[in-house]
Amino acid sequence: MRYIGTRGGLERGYSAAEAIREGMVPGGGLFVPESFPRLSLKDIEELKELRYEEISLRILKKYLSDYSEDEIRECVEGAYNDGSFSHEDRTPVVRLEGDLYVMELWHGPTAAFKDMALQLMPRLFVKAREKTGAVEKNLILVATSGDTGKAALEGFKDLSGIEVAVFYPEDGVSQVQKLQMTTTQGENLSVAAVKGNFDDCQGGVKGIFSDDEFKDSLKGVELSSANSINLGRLLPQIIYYFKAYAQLLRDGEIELGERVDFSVPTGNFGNILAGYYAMEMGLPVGKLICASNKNNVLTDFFKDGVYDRRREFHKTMSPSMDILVSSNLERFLYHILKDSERVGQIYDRFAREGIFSVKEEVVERIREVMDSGYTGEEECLKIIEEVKRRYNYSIDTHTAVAMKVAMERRERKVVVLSTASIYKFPSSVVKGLGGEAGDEFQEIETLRRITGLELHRAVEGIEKLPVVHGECIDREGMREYIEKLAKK
Ligand SMILES: N[C@@H](CCOP(=O)(O)O)C(=O)O
Repeated sequence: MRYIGTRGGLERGYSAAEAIREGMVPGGGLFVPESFPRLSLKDIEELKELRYEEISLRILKKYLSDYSEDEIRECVEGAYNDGSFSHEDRTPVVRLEGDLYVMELWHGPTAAFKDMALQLMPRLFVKAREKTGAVEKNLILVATSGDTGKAALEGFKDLSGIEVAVFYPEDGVSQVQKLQMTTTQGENLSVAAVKGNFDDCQGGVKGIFSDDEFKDSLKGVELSSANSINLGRLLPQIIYYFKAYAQLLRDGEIELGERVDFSVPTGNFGNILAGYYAMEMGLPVGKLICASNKNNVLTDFFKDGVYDRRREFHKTMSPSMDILVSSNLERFLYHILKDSERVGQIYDRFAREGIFSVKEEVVERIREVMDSGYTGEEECLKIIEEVKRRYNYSIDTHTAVAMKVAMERRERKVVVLSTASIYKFPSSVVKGLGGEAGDEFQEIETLRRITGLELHRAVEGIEKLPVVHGECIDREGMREYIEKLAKK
């Protein structure tokens, strides 16, 4: 399997290890597989008997053709079978009623779905360094709206030859998310708040990636990314779509070949794109439902084909989705258009004007695989209450966004992706459940009392940990910050 660029210019193709190590295509664009590997229905049926790690191996070996089977096995067993996931199914699917299911993706060490990729990707990255000839130091840049940051810190902690720098929006994450990051100890870890929003953090990182002069100045230090722009983040996320389907088969909830929808809380578009990859690989998916919060730039795009980021940026109670520049949409457009030149033109215009559009026929093609909708703030709270009242089940604010859209659009069996534990957003969830939103850390206790849900170990005692990363910088200060780390 070779990887090419969404904006062209990579005719020779890269191996998976090269693409994972680079993070982004040099010169601009994202790595995409040159074709999609396929699983037959018989292959899919076999998955129902397998452990998560074995399913991972079957999927990943189709993409990581430059990794041996033993290497992939070692990586997936280390990632998912070393005791850091608290559920034996890793990503269990729970039935709420009739056709409505939830896939819990937060049983990993940091209580968010990002663990599903970021427990594995660092292992793939270390092997990529070995395969491609390691430089003295790799500096992994991470822009986060709350979840990726902590998951990356945990995944890359103490790996030799690798340094991590996480940038989060100063006032754009929950208090728990912030403490999760700023209290993480590790010789190779740095975290800085940025005065701005997530798009400023991500824009800053992308700007640095496309600045060859700056990169050359970091002698002996090579930059990469742990965001979903990196292929190594995206591929592991395909696995849990197959796992969900396999579990539904195993539990007799569906017939082999029956189509299932997935409703995905969406920000940077990586999670739902992984679902699209699963679909292209032969997983019987009806529709992927792209659920946005009040920052509904994607929902608007799917309606009329105009992507316009020149709008107010809202801070919401689902902060991980507070994003107006959804990076992985570029990959999706590439797969739909099959035209790297056109993708290049689209993103040139987007960089200049903050807007682009596609023709109605393209929107129609997109609608064949994707549905969309958004959930406002009040509705988000109402859904948290409704789901608790009707099913005695507690969901966080991001899951609530996808739940509401799924309930509205239900056509067939639908699996809502639950991307974070309620304990990451205690005040908002307590508010949804009818309480007074107060001090975030007191609300953790309230939440435990009213939901009866075991406290996630990721947040246990977090308020007592010392803050070890207190720096706050301007977006313009990101380069200087990176230069200092490169010299460390
Ligand atoms: N929602 C993310 C934002 C970054 O997305 P990623 O999937 O590209 O890492 C977060 O919580 O940080």
